Amino acid sequence: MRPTTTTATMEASASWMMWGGLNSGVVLSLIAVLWTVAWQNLQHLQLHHFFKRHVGRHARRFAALLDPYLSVTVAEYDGGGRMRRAEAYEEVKAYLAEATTRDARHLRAEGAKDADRLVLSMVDGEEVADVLLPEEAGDAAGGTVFWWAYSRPPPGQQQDRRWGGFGGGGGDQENHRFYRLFFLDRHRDAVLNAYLPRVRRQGRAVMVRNRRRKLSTNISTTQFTDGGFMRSSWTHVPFEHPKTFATLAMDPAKKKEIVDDLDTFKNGKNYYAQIGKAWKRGYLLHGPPGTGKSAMIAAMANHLDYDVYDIELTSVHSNTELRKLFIETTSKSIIVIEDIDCSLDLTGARTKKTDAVVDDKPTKPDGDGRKADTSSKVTLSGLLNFIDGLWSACGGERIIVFTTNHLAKLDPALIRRGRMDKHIEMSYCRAPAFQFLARTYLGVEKHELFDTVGALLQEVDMTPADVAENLTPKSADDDADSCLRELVAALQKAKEDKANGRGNDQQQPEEQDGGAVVVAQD
Ligand SMILES: Nc1ncnc2c1ncn2[C@@H]1O[C@H](COP(=O)(O)OP(=O)(O)OP(=O)(O)O)[C@@H](O)[C@H]1O
Ligand SMILES: [Mg+2]
Repeated sequence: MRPTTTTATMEASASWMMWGGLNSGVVLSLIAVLWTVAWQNLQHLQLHHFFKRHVGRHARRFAALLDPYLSVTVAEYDGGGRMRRAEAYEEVKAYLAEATTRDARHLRAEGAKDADRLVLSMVDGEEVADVLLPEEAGDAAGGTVFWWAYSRPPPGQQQDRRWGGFGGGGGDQENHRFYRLFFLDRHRDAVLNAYLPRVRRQGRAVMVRNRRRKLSTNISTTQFTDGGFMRSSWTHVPFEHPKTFATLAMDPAKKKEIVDDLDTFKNGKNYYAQIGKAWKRGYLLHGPPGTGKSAMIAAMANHLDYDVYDIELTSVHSNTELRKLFIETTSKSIIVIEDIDCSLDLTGARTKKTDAVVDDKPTKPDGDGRKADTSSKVTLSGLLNFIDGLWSACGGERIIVFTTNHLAKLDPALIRRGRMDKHIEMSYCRAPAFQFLARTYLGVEKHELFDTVGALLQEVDMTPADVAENLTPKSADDDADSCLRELVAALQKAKEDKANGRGNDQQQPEEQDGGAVVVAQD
């Protein structure tokens, strides 16, 4: 076993390995303990500055004799920010979970992507060994054993750099953990150039494999993680929506265009870096209710294998809170704001007013003392900053999707290209989309009623949601024939209602080419 994390025992064990004799081991253990005590007292008396200057070199040599191990600490939160776990920490955790849990004696378990599996990780105080093979190191350091320890700083020393602290303030610091790698000085290069990069690389691969996709919404919670209790702005559940592009009714050419656009984005890391643009893309889905906007978002998330963050804007109280929410999102995610026109006072008619309000002040009560605006204090400028300000560059690989039933009501500043790069109109069901739904819902490619339905759908605006509902069998006796007849009856009724002036009052779609979706080019 590698020496334990307490200095004295570690030094004693190291000496044992070096001199190999029981007596010398005991003597050196004693020296180590005395040295530690003396050093701590010197520190207390502030005399260590004197020692550092005058005998520091000799002291370091002596210490190296007693403790030949160097260490690298991977802290849960790095100096870059306290709001998000350090990536390196997550990667080391994932790597160790897979590479070394065979050796660990005490483990903790979390649910994995596959419902029957568990992802294991080390518990506090546990240590494991790992090996760098000769071919990986490319030199004599190969085959070397390294030691990993998982722990947390002793109480009161969370800010100490020895424990991976960064000296600043921070409320939740008590619970921050760290992984620490121990190795010998002669393996320094192998550790830094071969071993640690390999750990991070493999850790990332394990994270992708074990990743359970999440659907998060902005309800703040206190969660228990292996780092203790954490306050998060998001609450999440596993994302298990079955909608895919294969079951989304739309014109095949348009579908391909959207899928290609998503693929290009996903593989575009280098391209975005090359053109100096944050790696993000905005989609605006607009169209009447029931035309598949939410279904499209689920299909996008499933296609890209991304998490979904669904922001309920009316619960966001300020621009600052919106920014915080954004910072706490992870990469490979779709950030969704549904019904943007209903969530905020951002509509075209009030552009001037909203644009002028750029601070986070709460809305003043009106004459009766009631609040004039009880929704959100997020302003247009706050939202624009959220989409394309400096903050949007943090992390990368994010898609932002807005949906609306009323495109005309939106402020042009919000939906201009560059912010909302792709505008996709979702519209009423026409013949091609109907045939797709018939195939998906009833398994029929052809039917004598197809022409009748197709003709009626030219005259009547029916959403894919309504067509799909009519095509869904309601009892064991229902078959393709009865479902199609039911659809024809529903369409004929809608046609009569329209003729009698009782048509639906939904937004009329722009004339389009027979599919449920029209895509606007960049
Ligand atoms: N083009 C489509 N292809 C397949 N199913 C669809 C399509 N459009 C709608 N649906 C189905 O209809 C139902 C409602 O669709 P969805 O919730 O996506 O509509 P929406 O446009 O988001 O409506 P709203 O504006 O009210 O939010 C879903 O069950 C969805 O699967
Ligand atoms: Mg919807």
